[in-house]
Amino acid sequence: MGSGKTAIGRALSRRWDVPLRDTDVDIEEHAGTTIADIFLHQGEQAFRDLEHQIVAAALDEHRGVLALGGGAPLRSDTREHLAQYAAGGGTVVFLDVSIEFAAPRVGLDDSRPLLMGDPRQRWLDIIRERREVYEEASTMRILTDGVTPAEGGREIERRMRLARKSRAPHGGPHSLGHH
Ligand SMILES: Nc1ncnc2c1ncn2[C@@H]1O[C@H](COP(=O)(O)OP(=O)(O)OP(=O)(O)O)[C@@H](O)[C@H]1O
Ligand SMILES: O=C(O)C1=C[C@@H](O)[C@@H](O)[C@H](O)C1
Ligand SMILES: [Mg+2]
Repeated sequence: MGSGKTAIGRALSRRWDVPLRDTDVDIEEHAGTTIADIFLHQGEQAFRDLEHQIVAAALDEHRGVLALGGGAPLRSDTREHLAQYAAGGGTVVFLDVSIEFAAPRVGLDDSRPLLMGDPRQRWLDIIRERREVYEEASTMRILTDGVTPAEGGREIERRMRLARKSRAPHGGPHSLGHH
């Protein structure tokens, strides 16, 4: 939360001129209400079940940049789906951020259901619980502390080029040898 999924996703989709899809937005459109409202009236489990369906559809259909909700990789079937995508050459980015930078971005107010109570402590607990899952599910980690969304986007692109070069070091079909 506050790592810049939406902001960096937007920067990258502009840079590459491809569509951006955000599963949090898909969920709210599908449900016709806010995520906070779904948590409040139906509970987290109902939210996670809906999120799972929405994320699966987006991973199957979407061609472009996809921003996933922060809790999406908690589902093992979603992690398998991401692993298949990565095995096919897809890039899955873990946007990391420390509390000092995340706090002013998200405001740490009461509008985020999972941060209710003591937002700062909840944020720290959540990232501690999830760090391993995020690292496992991703093909690259980008620290966004002090980095603008445009810079974050450029860094992702640079790392994708490096990863491609190391997969096809002799000018194979995936190399960017024409640059
Ligand atoms: N790299 C950045 N530098 C400065 N501000 C940023 C950066 N990334 C995002 N922001 C700002 O912080 C806020 C939260 O960012 P964003 O919505 O991209 O986070 P998110 O990871 O999508 O969070 P969520 O879990 O709510 O979906 C926005 O107001 C955004 O403009
Ligand atoms: O980290 C989480 O579990 C969440 C992150 C947001 O993107 C939303 O999907 C929702 O607020 C839950
Ligand atoms: Mg977002």
